[in-house]
Amino acid sequence: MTRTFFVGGNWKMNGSKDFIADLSKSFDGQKTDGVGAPFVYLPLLAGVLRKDWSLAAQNCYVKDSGAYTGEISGQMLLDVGTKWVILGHSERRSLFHESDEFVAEKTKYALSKGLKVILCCGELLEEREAGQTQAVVDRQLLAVVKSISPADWKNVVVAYEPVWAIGTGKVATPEQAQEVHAAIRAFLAKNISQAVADETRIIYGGSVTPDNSPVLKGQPDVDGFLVGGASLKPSFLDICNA
Ligand SMILES: O=C[C@H](O)COP(=O)(O)O
Repeated sequence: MTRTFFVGGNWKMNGSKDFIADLSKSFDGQKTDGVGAPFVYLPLLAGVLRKDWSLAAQNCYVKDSGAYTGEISGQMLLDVGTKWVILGHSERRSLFHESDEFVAEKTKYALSKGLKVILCCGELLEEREAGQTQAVVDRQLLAVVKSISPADWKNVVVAYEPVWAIGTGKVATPEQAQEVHAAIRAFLAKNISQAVADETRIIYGGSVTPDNSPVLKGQPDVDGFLVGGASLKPSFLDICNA
């Protein structure tokens, strides 16, 4: 069983046309896996990035079209050349009150359209301190397990992102990341199948940098990274190539 290492960038609500022009020059000819950009820049990026780069959106709604003011459908993402969507990011869960069930509904919808999903999960600092890390992650994942079929998991990458490590500079230790990733894999084996557990990539997100990525990458259950702030810098390529 081989899991191909996966490195995605999540720009969050950052970027501009000038930024994209500069970045595309520094990334020219280089290979990364994917970039998660704001909706409005996806068509522009589709035009300037290497064709073997995957574009990701950072959210989508659960309908193809209709009276849903302000929403973007999975169908629209496909229409502008986007193959991936990040769902369940902690910022969506906390700032926009997305429930586990809504994230699961979005995941089911996106997969049904043919999008691949980076499914985020992770605990708050107080949940970790209360010894609830695994219970929280299991609860977030269980909603999705109930909503999609075992076969769907081949198009899902699980991103474990401890909320206390996101944008804080306080990266999880390799041991902390490995412990949760191994537990997520055991959860997938128990609740879906050993094959899904073996084949699903579980990537880590939270203050990943070129400096800390090599040691995190050395953990057996860390199959890649979802990179926020550091994906906005040319040195993102150092993480991709680590
Ligand atoms: O999706 C990415 C994560 O939220 C990590 O963000 P960060 O690398 O800025 O901590």
